Amino acid sequence: MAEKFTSKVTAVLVFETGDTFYGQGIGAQGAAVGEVCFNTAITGYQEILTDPSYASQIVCFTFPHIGNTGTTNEDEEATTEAAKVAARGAIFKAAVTPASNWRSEGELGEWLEARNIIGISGVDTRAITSFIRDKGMPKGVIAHNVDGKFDIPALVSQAKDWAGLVGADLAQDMDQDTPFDWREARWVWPKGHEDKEGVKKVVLIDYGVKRNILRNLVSVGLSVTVVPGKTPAKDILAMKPDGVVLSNGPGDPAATGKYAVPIIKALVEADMPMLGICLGHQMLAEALGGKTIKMEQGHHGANHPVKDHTTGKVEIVSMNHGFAVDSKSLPDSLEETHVSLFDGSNCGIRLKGKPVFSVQHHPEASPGPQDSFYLFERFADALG
Ligand SMILES: NC(=O)CC[C@H](N)C(=O)O
Repeated sequence: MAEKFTSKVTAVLVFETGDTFYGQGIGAQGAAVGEVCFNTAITGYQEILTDPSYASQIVCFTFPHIGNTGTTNEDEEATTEAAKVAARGAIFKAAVTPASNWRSEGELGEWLEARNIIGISGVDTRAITSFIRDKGMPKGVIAHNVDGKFDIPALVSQAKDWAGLVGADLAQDMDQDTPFDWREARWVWPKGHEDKEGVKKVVLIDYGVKRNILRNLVSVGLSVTVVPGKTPAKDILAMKPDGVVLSNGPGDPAATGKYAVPIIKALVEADMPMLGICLGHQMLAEALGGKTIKMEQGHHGANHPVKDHTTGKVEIVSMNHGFAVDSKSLPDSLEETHVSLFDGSNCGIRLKGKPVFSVQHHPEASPGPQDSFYLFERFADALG
């Protein structure tokens, strides 16, 4: 046990700029390269680290105490957002203390190790967050070695040489390879939707979907079939769905959009009602004539205020994105429905006169507040 609290250096975080942070390793050993971002959520570390949208990213938790309530396996399905592991690394301020919670079934360190995620603790996460705020999200390498020996110049080169997220189509590695049906609802049924039967049928195009999106769709009475990201539009239309959902996912929307946008365009032209979430939102915007841009700091957290212009209401939402739709690029056929009250960036669009809309944030939360659940209801209602 004493080993856990030793201050011996067993891990490093190295930025492409050469900035180096020494700390104590936790989880898997080895070295992983990725884009370093910060997340301000104070709970939900299992959901965050398994969110496929974090592929090729290293998550710095701004909340200082992470992992102290351990991990749950009993509801692994509920706390794991996808079958494939997403984040490459995790950065913590305080050392992860032994798990203490009545629901805990394991230590975070073991959980990280089982998923091949490298962790570091004992680093100044405020300094890392300030760095990202001032200079943008850097490419970095996180390395963990119990012998404590690191070749820093080699790690800096590894960070510099990595191509980065711009231009990266990561969705093709994170979607499921074959279609499947999803019938599981949320564990606690949302009010007014208790035990709804799946009457309307939707097809979800998978770019690395979070399971809680599927559960929420089922919870508003939809039966869901998930298809791989490259499924041709004619195959989707042949399934005769009542609507199509475009999932979240990792990487650059412009890169994945090369094959996804023509499919989305064909579905819009076929008058399919559509809901896009995060990467799905970004690519719907591209399909309808908008453009996406890389953000400096990105939005990653569970406390972001967003205004829905269609109702005038403000919702507190879960966010995880490093790219955004450029509101200036939106053609007249689109209405900007949602904006971030942090920086005014675009958070939602609607195709005028059609049941086709999307949001940048995460109405499924997981983790985060459930203010935006109404978007699933809005979509179900739009299907008639
Ligand atoms: N959560 C998501 O779908 C993220 C979308 C995209 N990869 C981004 O970072 O902006």
